[in-house]
Amino acid sequence: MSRICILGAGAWGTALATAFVGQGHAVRIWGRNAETCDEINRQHTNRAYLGEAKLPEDLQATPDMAQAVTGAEIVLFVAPAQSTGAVAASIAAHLAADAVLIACAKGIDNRTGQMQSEVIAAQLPDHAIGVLSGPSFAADVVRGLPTAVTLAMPEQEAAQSLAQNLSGGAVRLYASDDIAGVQIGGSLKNVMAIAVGICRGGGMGASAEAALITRGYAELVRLGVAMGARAETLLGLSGLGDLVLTCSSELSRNFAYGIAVGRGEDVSGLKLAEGVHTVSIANDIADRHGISCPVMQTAGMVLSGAMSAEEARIALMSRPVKAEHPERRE
Ligand SMILES: NC(=O)C1=CN([C@@H]2O[C@H](COP(=O)(O)OP(=O)(O)OC[C@H]3O[C@@H](n4cnc5c(N)ncnc54)[C@H](O)[C@@H]3O)[C@@H](O)[C@H]2O)C=CC1
Ligand SMILES: O=C(CO)COP(=O)(O)O
Repeated sequence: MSRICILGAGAWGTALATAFVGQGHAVRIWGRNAETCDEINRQHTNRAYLGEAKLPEDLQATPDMAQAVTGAEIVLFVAPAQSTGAVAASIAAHLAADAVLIACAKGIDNRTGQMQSEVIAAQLPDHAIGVLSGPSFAADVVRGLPTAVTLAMPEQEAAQSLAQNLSGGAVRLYASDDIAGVQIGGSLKNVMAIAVGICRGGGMGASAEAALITRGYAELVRLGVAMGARAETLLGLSGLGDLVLTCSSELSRNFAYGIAVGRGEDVSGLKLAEGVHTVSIANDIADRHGISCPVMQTAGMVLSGAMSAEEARIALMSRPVKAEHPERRE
């Protein structure tokens, strides 16, 4: 049994907390909204994020950061990716010296270009840091449906031991030592899901969606490897696995966001779609590495309003014809 603190009382933080309580861990959620914490404690629901799903009675939530973090052996960062740095800075005074920190948000810091583990390390440099990512809808996990994700730490043995500790019930963790690869896959697949959603919303057909997923995956691998990922990791749960999930289910907020854009609908009231906040920094990083990423670039232009979905379709279809795997011909 471990003492676990979850930072973020949204869909994913609450779902992970539910799974860990079910495994017998002592879990405390920190949420910035006192009313949400009160609802979790008294009504055992988090309706704004998880509808009527029933949460464990012994799951505790608090808006008091000191109370949530003090004494925790494992701390998971589950607020939106762009807020991870601020959350990390705010826990420093309360954190046990040997606490292990796990990044769970999927996104690249759009100010610095840092991955989530780097954002956390910049604020809390003396801690072991890992990453949890993979195909996992909060709505599935909170209902106890089978889910497999990847847990990466810089040392394989440490990853293995933590994956063992946090696996159980319907959640199965696979260990990896490719901390960069696991979070790059999780960040870039959100952008691809928006692109494929735009294609769905624009009524471009199932063949076009399959082509975009495949060519988007080729980009994800090209850029991911240039950024330090191992190609095999990108073929795993946190890469291809999560790409398949989020590019095919309307439960994905990124996919749903893309669909709305493709239909020309108002997106201002939609839920968190991390890809919207990662797309421009991901394109900047691709430019810096000299990596061609037409799907991601076109998605960025549609999201910024520089191009319509129809113009994006024409731009992608009129690119020069080329070898499918140019790197294999050399
Ligand atoms: N929902 C899901 O199925 C999954 C989500 N994730 C990732 O987990 C991260 C969080 O996602 P969700 O929990 O789904 O989002 P959400 O929108 O359901 O919840 C976000 C939570 O963070 C809080 N929050 C927002 N801004 C904040 C800030 N500046 N400081 C502190 N707290 C803040 C909100 O009040 C809310 O409680 C995202 O990066 C997402 O990609 C990963 C796997 C599955
Ligand atoms: O990352 C997720 C599933 O693995 C959740 O996807 P969305 O953020 O697009 O809802």
